Amino acid sequence: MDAAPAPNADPDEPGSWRENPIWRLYLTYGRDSSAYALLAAAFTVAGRLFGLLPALVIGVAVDAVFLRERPYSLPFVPESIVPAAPVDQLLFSIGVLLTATLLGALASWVENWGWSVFAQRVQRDLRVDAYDRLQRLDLAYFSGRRTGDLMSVLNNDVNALESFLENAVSATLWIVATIVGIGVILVGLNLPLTAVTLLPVPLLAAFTLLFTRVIEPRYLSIREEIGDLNSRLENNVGGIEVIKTEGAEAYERDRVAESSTEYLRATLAAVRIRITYFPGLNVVSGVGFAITFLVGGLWVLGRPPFGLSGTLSPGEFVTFVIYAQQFVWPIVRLGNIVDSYERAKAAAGRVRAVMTRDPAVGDAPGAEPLVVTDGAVTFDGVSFAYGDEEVIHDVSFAVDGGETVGVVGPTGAGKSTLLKLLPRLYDPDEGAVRIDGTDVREVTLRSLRRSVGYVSQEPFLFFGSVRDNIAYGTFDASDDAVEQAARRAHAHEFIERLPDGYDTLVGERGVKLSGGQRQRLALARTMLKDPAILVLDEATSAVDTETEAIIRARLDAFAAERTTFVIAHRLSTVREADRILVLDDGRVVEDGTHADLLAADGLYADFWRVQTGDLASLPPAFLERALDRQSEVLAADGDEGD
Ligand SMILES: Nc1ncnc2c1ncn2[C@@H]1O[C@H](COP(=O)(O)OP(=O)(O)OP(=O)(O)O)[C@@H](O)[C@H]1O
Repeated sequence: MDAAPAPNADPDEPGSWRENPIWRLYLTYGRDSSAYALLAAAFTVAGRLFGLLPALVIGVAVDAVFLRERPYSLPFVPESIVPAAPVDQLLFSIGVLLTATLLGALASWVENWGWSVFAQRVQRDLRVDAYDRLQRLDLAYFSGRRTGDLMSVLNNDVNALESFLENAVSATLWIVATIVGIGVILVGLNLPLTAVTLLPVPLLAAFTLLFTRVIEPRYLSIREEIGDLNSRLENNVGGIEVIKTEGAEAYERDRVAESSTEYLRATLAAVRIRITYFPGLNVVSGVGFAITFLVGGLWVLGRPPFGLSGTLSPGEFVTFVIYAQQFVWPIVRLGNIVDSYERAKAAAGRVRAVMTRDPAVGDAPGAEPLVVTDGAVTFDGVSFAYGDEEVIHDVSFAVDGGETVGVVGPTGAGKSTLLKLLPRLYDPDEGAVRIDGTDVREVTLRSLRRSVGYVSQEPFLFFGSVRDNIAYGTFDASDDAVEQAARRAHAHEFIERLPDGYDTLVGERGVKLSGGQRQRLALARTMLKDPAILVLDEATSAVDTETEAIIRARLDAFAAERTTFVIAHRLSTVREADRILVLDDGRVVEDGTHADLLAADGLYADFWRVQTGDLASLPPAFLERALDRQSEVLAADGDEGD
């Protein structure tokens, strides 16, 4: 099936009914599956009409067969096929009843099948589209949210729509067919008594409206609590190692209990209202039924109340009583629909909130693919803040194509953040990042990210084979190319020793790899991609110095062919770089070769002393500043925690 159209393809005026998340759902995702819905709708109405037939047939049979008060006549049934003898008429009635039952069962099968297929298809399309939109949102969106909460939107909220999609339209049609069908028959039989039967309807409608108002916020908070609970569970399963090493089981049990209790509270608050509503409906409609029974009964006995006149036969009365009772069901079902509508609206609203969010980082209108000619990189007056916290302040530098640039500085100085601006993982708030003179915001994201390889310190491996992980992003790579990339990243050697070589499963539930092995796979992945510009963000920090030396030797050849940025804490990693940028507190404070920077005797030279063990000659101010910085980082970490 084709991908569903974008949900906000047509701009709607806010606040209109089209903005309602449930309508949007039908308009956007229902379209592709509308054939199933139409078929199901036709059979819903047909099934209901078959279901209404028995009460009418029984009423006619009472009057014509048993009391012999009226001729045997049924709508749409030609009189010529109705037998004359009472016993034959009884058998005929039974034949009609059985036929109606069989056809009703058949219609119900088609109805349920059609609605189920419709609901499942809409859910699938919505989930895929919601996921696709979610993955295109900017990183800032993800870092501000908990994974469990997002999973809850894609799973629980989408699933919560299932019963609504399966039942809502079908139940509405069922109600309309019941009310219209019964209404037409009853009005045909006796108009005043029909009015009596309909007396409680306005009251029920008002009651239902009140219910809607009260329950809506409750359902919304249930959905939020599920999100919270999921986040907690997901976080704990992910952090199980820390929970164990810290002996925090009891603490976590209490936190899970707390989230579960909040969920329980939110659910019970809604349950209290729901379980009051349904019996309330039954009472009102039960009283209505009793009034119909009283008025009709007196009428059959020849004493119609309220100045009513005319006759009401016992058969008509039987039909009335049966229908009056059946009238309760549409109203109860209406309550059910309203209830499930409110629940679905809360869920659809959360899904829609994700889907209508503007990705802060996206393609500019008319963006062209990036063509890297030289690989020159310029940062021009760049400032960037995470929220309100500016971490890069007015940074400018220019790097020639093919240069290898080391980026060093104390922890939290902004090294990673600075270079994440290059593949547009974030966009600067001020200034511009340019490749060969073109602002990276003016080219397509796809081409930019193909041209910039970014290897992070903690690479993520997907569940799959080693080969799949290396070829991730270069999905059409040949086995030879994968192996060659692995050799260049000094990964081939350890991959060969894995139980199934390149076919060994890694990632979640796969063979566990060490941090250094994971880093080498990530390097191989980027080498296979062969980007014009390379960013290595502490990419070899987890391997031992000996292995790093081997990787470096191979990397040097690779780096020589492209512009390369190497972020490193170990200064030996960047010592040979063409140039080294020293970052401190979001600013470039030194810039030069290793020899230049040692001669300048600034921050870099101090770092060098630390790493060569020459602590005695460190200026006392260095340690004081280092301590200050550490406490700032600790304070920032503390703010981020729960
Ligand atoms: N996703 C984020 N949201 C908010 N603040 C962040 C985020 N990532 C980093 N920061 C903050 O931005 C500042 C710079 O962080 P960054 O990771 O760029 O520094 P770094 O120099 O690469 O540090 P390290 O050497 O420890 O990796 C730090 O104060 C950090 O707390």
